[in-house]
Amino acid sequence: MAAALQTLGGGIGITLHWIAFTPTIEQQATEEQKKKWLKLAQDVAIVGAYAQTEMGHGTFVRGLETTATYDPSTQEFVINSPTLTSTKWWPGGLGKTANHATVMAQLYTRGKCYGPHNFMVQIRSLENHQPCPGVTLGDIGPKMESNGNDNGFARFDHVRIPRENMLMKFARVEADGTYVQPPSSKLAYSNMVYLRGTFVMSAAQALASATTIAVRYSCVRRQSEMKPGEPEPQILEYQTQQYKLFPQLAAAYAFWFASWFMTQQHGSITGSMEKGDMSGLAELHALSAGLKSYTTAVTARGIDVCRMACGGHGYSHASGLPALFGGAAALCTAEGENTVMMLQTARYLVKCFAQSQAGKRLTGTVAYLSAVQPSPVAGNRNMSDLGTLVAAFQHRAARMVRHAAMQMQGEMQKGKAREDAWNSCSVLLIKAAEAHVHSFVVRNFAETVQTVEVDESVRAVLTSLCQLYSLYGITEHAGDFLKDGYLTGRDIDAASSHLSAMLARVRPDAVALVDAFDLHDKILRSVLGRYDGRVYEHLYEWAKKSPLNKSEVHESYYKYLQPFLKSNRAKL
Ligand SMILES: CCCCCCCC/C=C\CCCCCCCCCCC/C=C/C(=O)SCCNC(=O)CCNC(=O)[C@H](O)C(C)(C)COP(=O)(O)OP(=O)(O)OC[C@H]1O[C@@H](n2cnc3c(N)ncnc32)[C@H](O)[C@@H]1OP(=O)(O)O
Ligand SMILES: Cc1cc2nc3c(=O)[nH]c(=O)nc-3n(C[C@H](O)[C@H](O)[C@H](O)COP(=O)(O)OP(=O)(O)OC[C@H]3O[C@@H](n4cnc5c(N)ncnc54)[C@H](O)[C@@H]3O)c2cc1C
Repeated sequence: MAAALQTLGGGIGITLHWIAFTPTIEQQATEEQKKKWLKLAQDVAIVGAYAQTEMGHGTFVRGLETTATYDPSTQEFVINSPTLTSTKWWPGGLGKTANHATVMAQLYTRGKCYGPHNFMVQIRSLENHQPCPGVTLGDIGPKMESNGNDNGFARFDHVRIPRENMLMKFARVEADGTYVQPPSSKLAYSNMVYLRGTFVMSAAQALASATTIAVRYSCVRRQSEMKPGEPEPQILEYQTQQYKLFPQLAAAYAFWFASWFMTQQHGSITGSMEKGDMSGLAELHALSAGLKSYTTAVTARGIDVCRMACGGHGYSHASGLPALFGGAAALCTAEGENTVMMLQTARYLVKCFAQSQAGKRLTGTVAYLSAVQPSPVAGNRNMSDLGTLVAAFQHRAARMVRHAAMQMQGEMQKGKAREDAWNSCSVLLIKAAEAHVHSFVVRNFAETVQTVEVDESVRAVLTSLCQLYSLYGITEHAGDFLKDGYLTGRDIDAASSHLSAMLARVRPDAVALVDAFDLHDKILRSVLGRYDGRVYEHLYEWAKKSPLNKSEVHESYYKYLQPFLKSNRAKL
């Protein structure tokens, strides 16, 4: 039942129950509270939404306006939407599906505000699904995609909930209204860190889906003449088609491996945090924010490249690519808008750079910032060697982080306030953070292909894919590598020719590489990407089912076209 609900379209959305509401209980509720709500959520005996974003605030969580005011006389919190812009807006499932929500609200007790905290609020009756007293609910209307999901709105008119409905694993309010501080104020944000981490796998899966569709279709589709008089070739024989698709295919594998690292990091750092060691939280936040931003942005662009590579049929919903693009586009905004997330990573990098300047040896994903020499030693580099490629990406990132941080220091030395200096360098900061994440993805890809337990013939294919991904990144951002002479023009030319060689080397394995994602036709939902390759027959069957084909002459003819034609003919 739960799985069926999860896939149902038609105005109900239970995705957020699984990926946000239930994990929030797991991560933010006490053991007592888990006994009360977790099993109900896991068994879908209640359906929940994660209600944080408001009409007026999504990014700036500290600016949320919904209030939760503690009343010690009744030991209750009063949940209220004081303004129109405080209306909860966007949460998946909030409009028509959910009967509970974790509501992020500014906590007030004894007249003082302690910032955003999560509260469990029942929003609909379990008997007749009507909104609870004081709760106004609705759907926010059609969106770019995912219109099967009821992203909704909610308003609270002094709704009273028991004190025990504040999720109190980290912070809590005692019966007399005393607020007890959490080990870190950012622990209230921990479920966002978790969800951003899962977006890396969503991006990988979305790009894997799109490249599966486009590569398979590019083997079915024959078009034009490569040589006069010869049969029309598969469009995947064109180097330009390979240049469009294979870097996206390589990125899908790169992001899939990055999501493995993200999952492992999240588990290990949250494990330490359970024992009171918060030292890894900053790195986890920076990594999840940067990877989410980078992988979803590359994925959205990559899906559109795949769509265009399929010509007209790519633009049809029969291909499945417009829906994938719409979903991936959502990932760029949801769970932390990409620019804002990349700026969070930049904030961490600037901090680490300053520590490195002060002599601290950096560790983890920023260790390379300490190791990389500022003065490059140019020379004929072996541009097909993975170690050389990884070092190039790390040098580029270190140079850009140093440049952005020094620019900011320079602005402050001219007398600018830190915040103004930050804002006037934020484009440089974003580019530096992107370079940092890019270097992490390349290094992780290289380390994974060298260590993953596979047959040596498979390792050889994965190594070619990693070289292709890295060489594509260098040629696409050549200026960054040339800027301080770390790479020379000859190196970039060598990278380009190696890239062409990699396109040809990956071609024979392209179909096997997408089949390896093992995405069933039912998941792909694409006529172009069918496993059996019978595209044209099924495209025709798909079109015949279009609602417009229910009648031979559509009613619009009689309503509009016929009178219009008649009146035009009468004027002749
Ligand atoms: C095999 C299967 C195949 C499947 C095939 C198909 C594949 C799939 C196909 C398609 C995929 C797509 C499908 C469609 C999906 C559509 C989307 C569905 C899901 C949508 C779910 C979305 C949910 C949401 O959006 S929930 C709401 C999310 N909202 C946010 O994320 C808000 C973002 N804002 C913030 O997090 C914060 O406001 C902030 C971080 C921007 C600023 O916070 P602030 O307190 O102001 O902090 P700041 O002053 O900047 O920094 C202070 C210090 O705090 C540190 N810090 C900040 N945040 C954190 C944190 N989370 N953890 C730790 N530390 C943090 C910060 O670093 C500073 O530290 P410093 O030491 O002082 O520097
Ligand atoms: C499909 C979908 C599903 C969603 N599901 C949920 C859900 O289930 N629960 C939930 O609570 N929310 C949900 N959201 C809301 C989502 O979390 C927010 O839309 C997201 O956090 C972005 O916030 P915003 O809309 O306020 O954008 P804004 O922050 O207003 O972004 C507008 C522009 O302002 C820029 N900007 C903002 N702050 C800064 C800054 N400090 N520096 C530089 N630029 C800045 C941004 O980069 C962006 O270009 C969903 C959204 C979508 C699209």
